[in-house]
Amino acid sequence: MLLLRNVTYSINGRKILEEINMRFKEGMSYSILGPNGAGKSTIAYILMGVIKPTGGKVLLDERDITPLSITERAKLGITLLWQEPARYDGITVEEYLTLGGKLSVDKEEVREVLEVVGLPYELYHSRFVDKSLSGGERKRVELASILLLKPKYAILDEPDSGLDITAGELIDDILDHLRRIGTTVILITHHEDIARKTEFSYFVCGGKVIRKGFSDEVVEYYKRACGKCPLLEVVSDGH
Ligand SMILES: Nc1ncnc2c1ncn2[C@@H]1O[C@H](COP(=O)(O)OP(=O)(O)OP(=O)(O)O)[C@@H](O)[C@H]1O
Repeated sequence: MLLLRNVTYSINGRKILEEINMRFKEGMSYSILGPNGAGKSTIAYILMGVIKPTGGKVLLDERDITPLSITERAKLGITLLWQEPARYDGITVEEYLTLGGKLSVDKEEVREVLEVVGLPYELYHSRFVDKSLSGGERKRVELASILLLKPKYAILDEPDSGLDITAGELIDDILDHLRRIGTTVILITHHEDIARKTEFSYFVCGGKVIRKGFSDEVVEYYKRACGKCPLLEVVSDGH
C-alpha cells in the first residue's frame, strides 16, 4: 500500500498542500480530481519523489520512503506519467520503450503495448521520439512505456490531456491493461468522466482533500460544486 500521511507542502511561505492523507491499495484504481491549481500535480510529485513534502510522510508498505529519490522509488515500482512528456533526439520509439534494450521484453510485448495505445507497431516503432511526433502521439508513447514497465503503482498526471476524441476509449483500454497486470492506478484529472473510470476518488481543492470515496459519489459532489472549490463557493443541493 502507498500512503500519504499528514503531508503538507509550502513554498515561499505559501501553503500548497495541507494535511493530505491518502491511501492507495494494491490493485485498485484511484482518481485525484480537482480544479486547476488544486494541488493535484504537487501530490503526484511528492508521491514520485520529485519534490519532498515540508511535513508528513510517504509510506510504501509501512516503509518510510520520504527521503528516497525518483530513481530509488522507480526501483520500488512507482512510475509517473508527466503531464508534458519530454522529447529526445535520435532515439526511436522502440529504443525508448525498451530503455535501449535494457528492459527484458520481446518485440511482441512492444507491439502489444503500442496497439493498446493506438499506435500500430509497423508505423511507429522506428519513428524518433523527437519533435516529429505530435503531442498526442508522444503522450501515447509515454503511456505505452508505463504499460511495458509493469509498475506496482502508476501515477498518471492528466493522461487524457492533448488527446483527441478517442481519449475516453484509450483510458478504458489502459486501465483494463493495468488492472490485468495488477498495477495500482493513481489518475490525476479535472474531468469527471475520466474520474468515473476509476474505483475510488479523492476530490482535492485548495490543497485539501474535500471528499473521498467511490468515484460515482465523489464525482456527483464535484459536479454540484461545478468543478470549483467548495471552500470558496457555497455548494447548494439541486444547483
Ligand atoms: N514551485 C512553485 N512555486 C510557486 N507556486 C507553486 C509552485 N508549484 C506549485 N505552485 C502553486 O501551487 C498550486 C497547486 O499547483 P498544482 O500544479 O499542484 O495544481 P494542479 O491541481 O495540478 O493544477 P492543474 O490542474 O492546473 O494542473 C498552484 O496554485 C500553483 O501555482
